[in-house]
Amino acid sequence: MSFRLEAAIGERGFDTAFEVHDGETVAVLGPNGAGKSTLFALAAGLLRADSGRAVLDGRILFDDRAWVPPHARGVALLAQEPLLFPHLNVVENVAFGPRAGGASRHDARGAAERWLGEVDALALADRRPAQLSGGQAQRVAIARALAAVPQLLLLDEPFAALDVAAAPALRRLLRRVLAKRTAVIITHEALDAHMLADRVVVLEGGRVVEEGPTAELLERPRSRFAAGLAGLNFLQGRTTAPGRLRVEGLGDVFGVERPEADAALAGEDAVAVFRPADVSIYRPSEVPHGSPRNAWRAIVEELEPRGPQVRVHAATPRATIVADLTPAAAAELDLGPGSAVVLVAKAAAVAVYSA
Ligand SMILES: Nc1ncnc2c1ncn2[C@@H]1O[C@H](COP(=O)(O)OP(=O)(O)OP(=O)(O)O)[C@@H](O)[C@H]1O
Repeated sequence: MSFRLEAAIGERGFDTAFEVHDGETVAVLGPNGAGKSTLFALAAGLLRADSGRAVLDGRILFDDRAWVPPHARGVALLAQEPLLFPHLNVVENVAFGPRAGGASRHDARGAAERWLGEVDALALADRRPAQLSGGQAQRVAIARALAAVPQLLLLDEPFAALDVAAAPALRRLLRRVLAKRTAVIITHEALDAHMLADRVVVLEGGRVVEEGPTAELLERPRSRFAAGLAGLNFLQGRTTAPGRLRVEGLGDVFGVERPEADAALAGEDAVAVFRPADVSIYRPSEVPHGSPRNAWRAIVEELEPRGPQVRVHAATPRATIVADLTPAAAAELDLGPGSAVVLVAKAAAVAVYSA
């Protein structure tokens, strides 16, 4: 069931071409207002585009002449909140789709029980939605979406409304359920993308700014947003030589061409990407001799405890750079907001590639 959508909405600055291949799960990432919900609303038939078309499994869902209404699209949308019918019990909620599709009461109930079994929620069949935990309700909502046998499944941040304890079990369930299904998931978590998606599409300002296989994209992000999600530092500039990047406000940044065989040409837009653990912090008077090539003056903005590490956010003239230190090292440096420091990143730990 491949899905393809190209659509523009002037009022929202939305102008996007988007595709999901048969059996593939795509994660849609992007900052607030990027157009993620707009993409879903267009696919589900809750919103009309100014121009464009969408095709699911060879059927036109909309174009400049045709318009298939939401219930006839074969598209199921799972919202952040489970949105179950409060007056129906669990099995009736799940049977609703098959009933609406013309199944007999008996067959619809059978289908509902099968799908509830699929999401390990059969034991909840007789409960009302008000008697379910957040995680249980989301399981039931997934069963209800699947019971409608959608050709395309859209999941809008399915873990957003859950407490952290309930998310891992549901994530594993979705991993099983989404395998071989054509699906799109909106998420703000790198873990979701890694666990659930074959491919990632990054939206910003209503446009696709980056897309690619999940592991590759999160390891070598080309957008600030994807780098942030992957927990990596990210600088943009222009190459001046192989492995060297001129970054406004920071001067030349030295790194290693990645991949080695594909050196960015001089003058090309490129990015330098490095891990917070590969950034060291010094007092300005104590920068080691032998002049490290990447040494940037910065002012500490914030210290953030992260398990056994302290994450230091430090502002350079160009961008905030984050460094992970041990609490002992942070204390030894007497760091606090406003401290003047020098950040050092070894060239060998900085990946440079074309943007
Ligand atoms: N009902 C609406 N009417 C007009 N403009 C809207 C409406 N909803 C959203 N927009 C605009 O459309 C653009 C895309 O918003 P959208 O809600 O699709 O982003 P999003 O990526 O889903 O954001 P978030 O992560 O905050 O949910 C934004 O500029 C937003 O202000």
